[in-house]
Amino acid sequence: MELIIKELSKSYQGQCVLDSINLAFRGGDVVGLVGKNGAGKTTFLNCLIDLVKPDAGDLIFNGERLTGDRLALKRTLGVLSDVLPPVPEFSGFDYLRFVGILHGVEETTFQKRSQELTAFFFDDTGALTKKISTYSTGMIKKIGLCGALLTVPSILLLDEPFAGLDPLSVNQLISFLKNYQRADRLVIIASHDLNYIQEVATRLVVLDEAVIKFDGGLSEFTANGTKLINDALFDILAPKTKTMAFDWL
Ligand SMILES: Nc1ncnc2c1ncn2[C@@H]1O[C@H](COP(=O)(O)OP(=O)(O)OP(=O)(O)O)[C@@H](O)[C@H]1O
Repeated sequence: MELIIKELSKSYQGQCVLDSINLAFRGGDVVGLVGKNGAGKTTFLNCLIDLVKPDAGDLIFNGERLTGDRLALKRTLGVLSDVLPPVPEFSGFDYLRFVGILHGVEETTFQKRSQELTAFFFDDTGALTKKISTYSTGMIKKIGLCGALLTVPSILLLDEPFAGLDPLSVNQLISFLKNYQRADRLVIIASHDLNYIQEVATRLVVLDEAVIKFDGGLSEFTANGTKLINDALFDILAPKTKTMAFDWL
């Protein structure tokens, strides 16, 4: 499985967010997509899932340039995104059923996967009969994750999956993701939680000022573990030193 992004560009009202991005993803990659607030990570993921229309660029999926509705790619996707939150009027279980029907998941398979996923991610599966509008932030994230995973997607795109999860739930998710990696599956995780990214990612992509500042293996990024992942990122992003001159503090 191969997904190639060629010369992808996107601007909003004259502000260039993605400037001729070139990336080649392959099955087996677990990619940590990192960068400052506003760097363009969500925009990049939304271009892949066809929620944002790029100004230029091509997606090439398994050797074929994608045009039109891009169904060949969409059928392989599992997505966790704040832009596509689980439908609040549905109960958790009905939301999973909705995802299952959309993707044509057969009933026995649906029952098995939905029960096992929810038992894994939720402490109290009784919540699944309640409306998502009554869920906490972490519960919404968990039902979104269950929905993204229900189809066992070949391409799993997770936008800030760890944000809002308690530490125990993060551990569950990390162990799940470690087990999810396969030679025919691609996982892309946009996140600010570098320590969690370090536990699951095999490859790191740093997006900054509309371009890719780093694309390589995690061990290369941390100089074979001799650098802390945070320090390695600071080196690349070269943060400006800001003085704390608040005379009212
Ligand atoms: N619909 C939009 N209209 C105008 N500008 C937008 C829109 N969506 C995103 N932007 C701008 O594009 C830039 C990149 O936003 P994006 O959400 O992709 O960043 P991000 O890296 O995901 O940020 P964060 O880490 O804060 O989630 C920001 O400057 C943002 O204001």
